Amino acid sequence: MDIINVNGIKVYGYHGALNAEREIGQYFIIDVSLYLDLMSASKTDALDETINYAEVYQLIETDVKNNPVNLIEHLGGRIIDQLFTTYDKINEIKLTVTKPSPPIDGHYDNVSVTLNRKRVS
Ligand SMILES: Nc1nc2c(c(=O)[nH]1)N=C([C@H](O)[C@@H](O)CO)CN2
Repeated sequence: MDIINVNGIKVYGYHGALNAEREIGQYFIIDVSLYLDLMSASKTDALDETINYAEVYQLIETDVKNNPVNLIEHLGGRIIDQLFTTYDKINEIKLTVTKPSPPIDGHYDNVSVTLNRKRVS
């Protein structure tokens, strides 16, 4: 199984369980790995034999910018559902949503959740 990775997608959004997060917003970072067969693309050099990662970036940026939710788990699940629906070639997805600076007191680098999903045929 081959992998397309798009790493470090940084988008300003308004997701969070606190009112302040909905009002002020913050940056979110998305890392996504798409598991699919890239044999044909590797042989044919044809863009339509793979998934255009520029389109993947745009789908994720648009989703994170809009329709705020409480949990980064829910945000990640919503993105995954869109990716599976949009691209039939994808067999599995690993996606991490990171909040670099959540409004939580303490000393830590960041918070994140990682979701691993297989296509349910
Ligand atoms: N597992 C999670 N825990 C928490 C989340 C979340 O999205 N997933 N979110 C929050 C708040 O929005 C936090 O960022 C600010 O208090 C708390 N815990």
